[in-house]
Amino acid sequence: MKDLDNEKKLAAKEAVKYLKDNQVVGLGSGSSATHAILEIGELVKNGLKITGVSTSSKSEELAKSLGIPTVDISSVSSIDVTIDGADEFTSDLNLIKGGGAALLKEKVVASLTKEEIIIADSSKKVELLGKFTIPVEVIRYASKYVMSQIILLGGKGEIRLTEGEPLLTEEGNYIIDADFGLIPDPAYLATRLSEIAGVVEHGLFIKLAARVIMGNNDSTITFS
Ligand SMILES: O=C(CO)[C@H](O)[C@H](O)COP(=O)(O)O
Repeated sequence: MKDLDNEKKLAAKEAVKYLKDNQVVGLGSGSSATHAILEIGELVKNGLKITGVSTSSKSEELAKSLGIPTVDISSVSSIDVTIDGADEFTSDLNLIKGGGAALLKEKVVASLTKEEIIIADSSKKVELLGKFTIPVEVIRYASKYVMSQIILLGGKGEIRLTEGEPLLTEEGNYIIDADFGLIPDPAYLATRLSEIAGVVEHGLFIKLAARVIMGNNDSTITFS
C-alpha cells in the first residue's frame, strides 16, 4: 500500500529546492503544505533568508513557531514562489483546491505569485477534475441563491458543515461543496461560477500553477 504522507513529504522536499535567498515565499495550507513549511523552517534555521506570506492562520502560526519571518500580504507587491497543496490536479496543471476551506487566501496568494508550485501525493492526479466536489466560498446572505444557480449550471451543492453547523471560513463565509460530476471544461465552469452574485471565490484554479510535484512511491514526478 502507498504511503501517501511520505509522498507528500518527498514532494515538499523537492519543492523547497526552488527557494533562494531574499525571496518572498507563499506558505500554503493543508497537510502537504505543512510538510513544506516544516522544510522551510529547517532551511531558515540553516541560514536561508526568506519572507513568508501565509494563506491561513494555521500556516501563519506554524511559520511563526518555526522562526520563519512573515509579513502581511498587503506589504508585498508580488510573491516569488508559493508552495501549496491541491485536492485534485490534471497534467495540464488545473486544480481543485479548498478541501481545507482556505481557498480564498490561497487563490489571492497564487494570483500574486510568479511561480506557484503545487505538491501532492499520487492520489491527487486525475484525468478530469470533478470527483472531488468544488468548494465555493459564498457570503452567508447569498447561500440559497448561489445553491439555485449551481443547480441551473447542472450541479448540486451542499453547505459544508462542522459539528452539525455551517462551517465558517476565516473571512466568516460559508463553503458550498458543489458536485458537477467530471468536468470536461474547467475553465468554462470557473468563469460561470465567478459570475454568480454572492460567490466570493471558488476552488477551481485554472492556469495558476507553474508546476505540480507529485510524490510517487519513493520518488517524485514533476508536471510543468
Ligand atoms: O486547498 C487546500 C486547503 O484549502 C489544501 O491545499 C488541499 O485541501 C490539499 O490538502 P492536503 O495537502 O491536506 O491533502
